[in-house]
Amino acid sequence: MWHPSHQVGPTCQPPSTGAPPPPIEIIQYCSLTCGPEGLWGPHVSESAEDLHPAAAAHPLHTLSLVSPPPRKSPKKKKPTTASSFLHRRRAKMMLPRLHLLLVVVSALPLVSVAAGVGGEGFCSAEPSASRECSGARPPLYWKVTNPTLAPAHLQDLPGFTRSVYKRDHALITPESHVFSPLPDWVNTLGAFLISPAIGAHFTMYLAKMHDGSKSALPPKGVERLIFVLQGSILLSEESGNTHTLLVDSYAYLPANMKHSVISDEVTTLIIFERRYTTIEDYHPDLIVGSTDKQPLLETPGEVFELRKLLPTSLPYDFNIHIMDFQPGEYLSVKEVHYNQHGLLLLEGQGIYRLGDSWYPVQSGDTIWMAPFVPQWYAALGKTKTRYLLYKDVNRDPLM
Ligand SMILES: NC(=O)N[C@H](N)C(=O)O
Repeated sequence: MWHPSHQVGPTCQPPSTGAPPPPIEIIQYCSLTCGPEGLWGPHVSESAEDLHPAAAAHPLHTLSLVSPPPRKSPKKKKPTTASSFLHRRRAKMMLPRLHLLLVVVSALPLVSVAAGVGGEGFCSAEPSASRECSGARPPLYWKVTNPTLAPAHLQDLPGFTRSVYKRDHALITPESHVFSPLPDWVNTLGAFLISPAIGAHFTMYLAKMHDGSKSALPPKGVERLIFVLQGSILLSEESGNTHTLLVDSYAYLPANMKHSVISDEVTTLIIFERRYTTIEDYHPDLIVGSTDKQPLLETPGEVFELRKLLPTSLPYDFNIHIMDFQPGEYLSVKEVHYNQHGLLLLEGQGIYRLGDSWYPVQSGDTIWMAPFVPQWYAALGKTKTRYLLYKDVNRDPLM
């Protein structure tokens, strides 16, 4: 692949022509190194028809064709004829175009790498191979004028994270996850993404299980909801009843209900727990279900699709909403409410507004929203957004 570094460096020179060539010829020599056939022609080509078929098929590489052929012995000056005058004039007019082309080729090498245009044997090597061509490093400060902006690269930037922690909200992105053994669980690693330490009244954590992993019970008086993100689990009740839960299925365990979860494959769970707020005479039941079995609910004034994983009745003091947005859809209400949220983006990309901040978000991201934080979402990816949302419900805020 042609590389800007080809334009510099003393070793990017023709082996036998003696005097250093002008820059335009340096590119030609580099092209020679990169291409098996010396694709340039002996003259400037204005149309693809004049070119070697392989070059015509790869317009970027035809740029190397603009160089003149290797110099032979100095030519005698021919007397000016009408046609030679026109020819030279045409050549002069070409020069600015050549410069323009060179600027373009300087700006596009990485694009052409990404597009794979050089995949047929010439100029298709990685930049490291280009050193063979130039034997030189990129020009000093090259990164300043060619900064790395691709999101994939930003993740590798030392110290870079999209995670944010503020008084009334937090964005926790996957590169920030820290796993450690979950207390009393067997062979299970957990990453607490939200906990009372942040200001929430619930916990939200990832649990990674594998062959031989086993759960522990939550503290006394604490209810639990388990949602399977990857793999599968076997849930056993005290009575001996068992339930196999696959991806997209879930179980709600009322406080103090004895149970165990085991796994015999690589499994990731997202788990919500909170201290149950009792109301006299109401007792929640064990619930086992899957998202796709839950009916779509009315969302007056909104366009997103809504499912709820738990019954909306009084025994349940929280619910988990599954919200789907098609690309371009957004919340119509710029919400501010007393409820708190723990959100996991399951699919898609978009912009989440939290307070005065606007965050690009994508699947795998977790958001904590404190009560009353202004919140709004727009789905902007090419595919639908689905997120899972903890929301405390059915209790008077004075309780
Ligand atoms: N941020 C949200 O998506 N909020 C939900 N619409 C909700 O509070 O129900």
